[in-house]
Amino acid sequence: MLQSASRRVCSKVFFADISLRENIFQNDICRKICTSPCRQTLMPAWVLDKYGNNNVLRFAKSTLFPIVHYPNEVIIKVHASSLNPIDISMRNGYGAATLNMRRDPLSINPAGSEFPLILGRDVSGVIMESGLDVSFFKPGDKVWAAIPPWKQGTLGEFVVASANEVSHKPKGLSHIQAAALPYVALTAWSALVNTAGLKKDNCKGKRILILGGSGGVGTFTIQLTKAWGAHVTTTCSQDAFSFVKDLGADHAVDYKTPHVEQQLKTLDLFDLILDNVGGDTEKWALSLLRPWSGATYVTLITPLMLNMDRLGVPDGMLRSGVTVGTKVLKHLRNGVHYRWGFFAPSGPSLDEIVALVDEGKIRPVVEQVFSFSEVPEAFQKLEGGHARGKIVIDGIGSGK
Ligand SMILES: NC(=O)C1=CN([C@@H]2O[C@H](COP(=O)(O)OP(=O)(O)OC[C@H]3O[C@@H](n4cnc5c(N)ncnc54)[C@H](OP(=O)(O)O)[C@@H]3O)[C@@H](O)[C@H]2O)C=CC1
Repeated sequence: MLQSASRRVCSKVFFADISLRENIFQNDICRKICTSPCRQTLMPAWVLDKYGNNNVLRFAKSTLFPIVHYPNEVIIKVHASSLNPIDISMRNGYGAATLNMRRDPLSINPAGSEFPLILGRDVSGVIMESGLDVSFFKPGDKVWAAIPPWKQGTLGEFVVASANEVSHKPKGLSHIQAAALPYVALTAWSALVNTAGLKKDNCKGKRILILGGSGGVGTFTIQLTKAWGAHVTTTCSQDAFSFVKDLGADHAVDYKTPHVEQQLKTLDLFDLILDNVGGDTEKWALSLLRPWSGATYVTLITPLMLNMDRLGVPDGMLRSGVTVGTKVLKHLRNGVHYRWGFFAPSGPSLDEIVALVDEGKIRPVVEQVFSFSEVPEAFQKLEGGHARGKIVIDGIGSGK
């Protein structure tokens, strides 16, 4: 096994087998090698050494090159990445307890800390090296992926992913365009397909309400559900009406106007609601579902991670289980299904999304592109809210 046979301890960190490194060098374009005897390889990345506001983002010219620890992993050279609200939350310490529990011990430094931590979930790039069990990808393949938050992220020149998290990127998209999709697309896919049971064959004519249609998840969900033949209504600010309609929404309702619930009710009841907004929407939005017809409400705003951060993992899970269980039963009595939705990494789901992109049914929505040196400005922009699609980071590793 690669993981046990090829690892050796070198001063403070684990390094992959030197022979594997030689292979990596043969395939690599240009690597800087440090002068220490272990021939540690370095790469530029934006890292956190502690949690906090934007000031904790640090550009490090020389962070450790990621290592393939398992035979099913690949190293991707990152060409573009994009930001998601989870990057802001993680920068602030969200999920620290939970995510650290899931982190591979090999990726945590010997002091037992997750730092230096690299954020960024989306990647569009090129396979540079693959583990011994990987047959589907070879060096040079253009790929895209969303890396789960318990792994090191994509705001660095290279990232390691499991092969089953990766997919060949749509040929018609540039790296910048492709980086705008994986995390939001897989979140929507997981919520709609895995959680709500929606699919191409059962979606036609369904009435779907997307609460929060103008951001990353919303813009993807509008396009996916329209591609599958649904009738789509969304809530957003009035200045985003033409934007969401251009993506396919049949109706847009301004959530800032009074009596939003009444306005939505006049449009008829819904078969599925995806809640990207949270807050007090749950108090009124479930009454918009058609009862006793299998209608489902999926919310992406859940207290699971916050509970685990606050109460510890076992108690946080217990509290969350009780909360969701109580709500499921309460709403079932009214004839509707209530669910929590979560991002789930999946190369096979991305393959299905590639087909939709290739058919021209889904396009990435890029709001603004920042260079690699402007990552703090990109965080600031995302934190300012009012997203109209995605914020993409280009030129990763080039230092520009
Ligand atoms: N559970 C999970 O695993 C995941 C959860 N999420 C969560 O889903 C949410 C959406 O993510 P994402 O699309 O990437 O976020 P974005 O920041 O891209 O978009 C948020 C959008 O919501 C709009 N908005 C804000 N308030 C409201 C409101 N009350 N009603 C309708 N629209 C509103 C904003 O526009 P404006 O302010 O102009 O109205 C903005 O366009 C986030 O809270 C995120 O944390 C995302 C991914 C995974």
